[in-house]
Amino acid sequence: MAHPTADNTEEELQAQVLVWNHIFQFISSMSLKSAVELGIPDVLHRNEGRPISLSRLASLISIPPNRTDYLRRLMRMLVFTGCFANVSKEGEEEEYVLTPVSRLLVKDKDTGVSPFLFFQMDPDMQSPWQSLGKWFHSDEPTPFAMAHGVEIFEMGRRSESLNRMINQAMACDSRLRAKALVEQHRDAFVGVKSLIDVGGGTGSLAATIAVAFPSIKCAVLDLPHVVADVPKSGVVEFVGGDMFEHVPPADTVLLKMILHDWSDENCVKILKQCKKAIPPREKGGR
Ligand SMILES: C[S@@+](CC[C@H](N)C(=O)[O-])C[C@H]1O[C@@H](n2cnc3c(N)ncnc32)[C@H](O)[C@@H]1O
Repeated sequence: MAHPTADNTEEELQAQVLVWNHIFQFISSMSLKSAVELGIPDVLHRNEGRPISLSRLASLISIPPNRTDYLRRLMRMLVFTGCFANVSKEGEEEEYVLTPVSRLLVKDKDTGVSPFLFFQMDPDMQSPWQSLGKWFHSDEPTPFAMAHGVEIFEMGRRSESLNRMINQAMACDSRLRAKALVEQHRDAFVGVKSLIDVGGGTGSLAATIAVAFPSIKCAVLDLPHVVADVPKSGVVEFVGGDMFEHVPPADTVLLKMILHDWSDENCVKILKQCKKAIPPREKGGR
């Protein structure tokens, strides 16, 4: 057997570093989840941009003194990954401020994305990843179905808490994007008279469009259990139904974060229904 040369020993050591990076990547997302659970972005936000020292932070989030050093380690990890900034001078106690990343995780902000983080990090969402390898040899349609016995939207229908978690996660993602869409891409809506947001969840994207463009008649199609409890503001019409069976008529169909959930064959079926929803264009129309 050939002995490793100095060159390929170095290569193997570098490869081991990369393997470890892959193995421990979950620490980054789990640390972020812990920080949001502990309310760290909220506490820093309330200090209006002024830095907060480690010991003050520990007391504000009620961490006992014997855990303060672990909080320092958690924060060091999160500073390293860009979630917070340590603005202390060398040799002084750490002092933290928000960064653009953690600003998005302040809970009471309109554009906050913490519901999306809690949804993706929930054990029910994480467990399918544990069986990804086994799934390749199984007959199950998806790793989610393999882990839970049903697909995600059916599980949402059966579990009120999962349904709420999915809907809140989607709504917070849409709020942020909707704001950018109506502020920066107004031209996309020129000539639009009616719009149906297919799989539009609890309607935060459609509502933002309806408010920004009052002349557009906006509707949302989603599963009956999703639209059932949405408070009706009158700005958007909600239709409970199945996009594989029927999409209500509109001159514009919106599909945001829908097709990635389905196989190519199912995407073709959804798009067929969307096509049927759009009335034939008049001669000389757009
Ligand atoms: C990934 S979420 C996207 C939600 C929303 N479009 C957004 O971007 O925030 C997928 C949505 O499709 C809906 N959905 C799943 N199956 C559906 C079906 N057969 N008919 C209508 N909506 C469906 C889900 O309830 C969910 O609201």
